[in-house]
Amino acid sequence: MDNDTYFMAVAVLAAKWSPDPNTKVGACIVNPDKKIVGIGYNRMPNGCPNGSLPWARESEDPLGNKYLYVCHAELNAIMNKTSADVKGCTIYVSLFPCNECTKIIIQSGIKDVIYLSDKYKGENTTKASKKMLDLAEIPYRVFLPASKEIVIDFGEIAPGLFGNPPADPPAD
Ligand SMILES: O=c1[nH]c(=O)n([C@H]2C[C@H](O)[C@@H](COP(=O)(O)O)O2)cc1CO
Ligand SMILES: [Zn+2]
Repeated sequence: MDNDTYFMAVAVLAAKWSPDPNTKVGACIVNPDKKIVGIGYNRMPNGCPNGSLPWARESEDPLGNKYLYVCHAELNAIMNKTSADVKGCTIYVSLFPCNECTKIIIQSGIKDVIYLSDKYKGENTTKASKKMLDLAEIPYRVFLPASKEIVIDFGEIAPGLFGNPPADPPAD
């Protein structure tokens, strides 16, 4: 597996933990030594219990929309960093960063962005992101997977857990 596939797969796996019922986003920050220094996914702020804030996208209640509260995957990945800073790092994101995340990415010193989906490319938030990244000379490129899916096969590591006894060692 090549580096991009591995790190994007980590971002996509992180996204699976998101409680957002509509769009689950994951981010994985990698330093120049190819070590992961931050992972994040979109979720409500720490300390806000599940269910205490809304996941609605369009509510008549002005305080009833998730957008006021949700912490984006990129913000969480940067805040969760295990290194002193993320200068010179690459961020792998499952969705093109919004303008607010882009500001944080730029200010944090991240040097490039690799994304999977650009489903909001028509939105002004995404256009503003690209404008800022272009001005700041931070390259962004799409990750084109070699296959639609990769499989994590627990049974390959521990076949005995799934009713398949490990193969006999070869006879002498
Ligand atoms: O850069 C991003 N990072 C990120 O975590 N998100 C999150 C915020 C929301 O929880 C969700 C988008 O929700 P929706 O597709 O329903 O509008 O994705 C959204 C973006 C860009 O839109
Ligand atoms: Zn964002």
